[in-house]
Amino acid sequence: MRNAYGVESVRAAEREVMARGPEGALMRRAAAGLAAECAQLLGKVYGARIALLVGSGDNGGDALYAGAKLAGRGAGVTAVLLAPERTHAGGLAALRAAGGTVVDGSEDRAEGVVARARLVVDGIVGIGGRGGLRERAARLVAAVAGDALVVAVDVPSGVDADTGEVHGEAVRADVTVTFGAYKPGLLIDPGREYAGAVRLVDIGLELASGERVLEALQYADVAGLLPRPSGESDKYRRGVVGVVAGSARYPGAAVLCVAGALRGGAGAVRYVGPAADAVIARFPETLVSAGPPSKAGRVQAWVVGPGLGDDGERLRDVVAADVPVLIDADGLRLAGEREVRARRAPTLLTPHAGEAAALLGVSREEVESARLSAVRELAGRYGATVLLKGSTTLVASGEGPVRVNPTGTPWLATAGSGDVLSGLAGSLLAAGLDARDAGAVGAYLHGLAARHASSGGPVAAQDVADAIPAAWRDVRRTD
Ligand SMILES: NC(=O)C1=CN([C@@H]2O[C@H](COP(=O)(O)OP(=O)(O)OC[C@H]3O[C@@H](n4cnc5c(N)ncnc54)[C@H](O)[C@@H]3O)[C@@H](O)[C@H]2O)[C@@H](O)CC1
Ligand SMILES: [K+]
Repeated sequence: MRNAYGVESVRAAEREVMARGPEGALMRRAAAGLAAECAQLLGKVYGARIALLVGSGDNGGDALYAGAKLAGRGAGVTAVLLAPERTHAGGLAALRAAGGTVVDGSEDRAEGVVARARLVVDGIVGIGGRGGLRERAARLVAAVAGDALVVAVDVPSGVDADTGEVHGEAVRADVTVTFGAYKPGLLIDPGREYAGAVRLVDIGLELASGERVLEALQYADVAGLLPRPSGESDKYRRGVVGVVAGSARYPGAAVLCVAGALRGGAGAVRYVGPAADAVIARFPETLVSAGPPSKAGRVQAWVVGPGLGDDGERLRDVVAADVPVLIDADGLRLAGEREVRARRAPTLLTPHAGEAAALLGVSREEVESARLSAVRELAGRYGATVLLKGSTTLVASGEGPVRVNPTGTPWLATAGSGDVLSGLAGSLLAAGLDARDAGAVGAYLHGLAARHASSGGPVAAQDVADAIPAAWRDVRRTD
C-alpha cells in the first residue's frame, strides 16, 4: 500500500525526530536525497548549470543545502532569492562556502539565470505554502527553458500538499522529491500532474499508518483482494451479479456493462431489461429476464444505471433490494439521496466529474479542481461509498482513508468505458468484496486493462473489457 499523510501529521512526526536528534539532521538528510536525485537526472554534474529558486522557508533551505552539494561536485549553481532578507541562513552560507553564487530575485539578471539553467530546483514553498505562486515567483518560473529539467522540493510550489488543489500558478515539475511521506496533493489531480514523477526520500520520520488520509493499492494489495474460486465453488456460490442497464433503443450500455460484469469474478451475470436480445447475441452465457428486477431471481449484488434513460421504476426496485447495489450514470440522476441513505446493504455510487457536479449542485470544473473534497462530500451526503471517476479516480467511504487509483490512463476517457467499470466493480461486489474494495479493485483492474489494450494507442470500451483477464493475470503473478 502506498500511504499519503497530511501536513499536520508530517509536522508532528518531524517534531518528534527533532526532539531526539541533532539540530538540522532532518534537513541534511532531505538535502542529500534531493542532491542525489538531481545528480542522477543530470548524469554529469560537473559543469552543469543549475538555478535554485529559493523562498523564505525551510523548503528553500533544502534547495540551498542540496545546491551546496552539487556545487561541491563542480556544478555551476546560482541561488535566486525570492525573499533575500528571510532566506535560510545556514543553507545560504553552505552554498557560498561550496562556491555557489547568489542573485536577488528582483534583479533584472535573475530571469536570465533561470533561463540558462539546465536544471531548475523549485524551493519556493513546500508544505508551508498557501495559494498559488506570487507574481515574482511566477515570472521566474515562466523564464525556465523548455528543455530544462525541473525538480520540485517536497511539493511543486503552488500545489496544496493536502488536497492537490492548485489556486493560481504553480510549478510544473519533471520530478518531485518528497520527504518522509507522500503527501495527498502529489497523488491527486491536478496536483499530481504538476508533480511529475514522485520520489520519496526516507528521512527517518515515523508516521502511524492510522493517520494516513489517502492510500493507493499496489499490485500485491489487489492480488490479496481478488476473489478466488475454491474447488467447491459453483456459479451460485461465486456470486451472481444482476445488471439493470440499457434500453431497446440504446442497447450498447447494457452490452458493455455485461462485458465488464462477466470478467469481474462473479459466477454468473443476470441481465434484466429491454436490451436482452443484444446482450444474448453478444454474450450467450448471460441469464436474461424482462420483468422487474425484484422478480428476476436471487443475485448477490446489482448494478443499475448505464443507459437506463428515465426508467425510475426499475431503479427504485433495485434500490429497495437488500443486497449491495452499484449505481451509475442515469441511475445517479434518478436515485434520491434519502432512498440511498435509507438502504441497509452497502451502496457504491460511481459518478464521473460531470455527474458528481450535478449531484452536488456545482460546476464540473469545481469538482475537477477539488476532487478530494467532492468525493468526501458525496460520500457523507449519501451515506454511501463513492467512486469518483477521472484522471485520478478516488474512492471514499464515510470512514477510513480515501483510496486513489494509480493505474489510470488518459485513453480511458472513451465512450462506454464507465459502463465496463460499473459491470466489473458490481461483479466484484457480488463476489463478496466490500464496496470500498470492489470500487478500488475495479478501478485498478480497469486502468490496467486499458493500458494492456492501448499500448499507447486509442482503445474502445470493448477492448478494455476484453483485456480485463490479462490485467487480472498480471496482478495474480505477484501473488
Ligand atoms: N516537515 C518536515 O518533516 C521537514 C521539512 N523540510 C522542509 O521544510 C519545508 C517546510 O518548511 P516551512 O515550514 O519553513 O515552510 P515553506 O518553506 O514551505 O514555506 C513557508 C514560507 O513561505 C511563505 N509562503 C507561504 N505561501 C507562499 C506563497 N504562495 N508564495 C510565497 N511564499 C509563501 C510563508 O510566509 C513562509 O514564510 C518542507 O516542505 C520541506 O521542504 C525538510 O527540510 C525536512 C523535514
Ligand atoms: K517546492
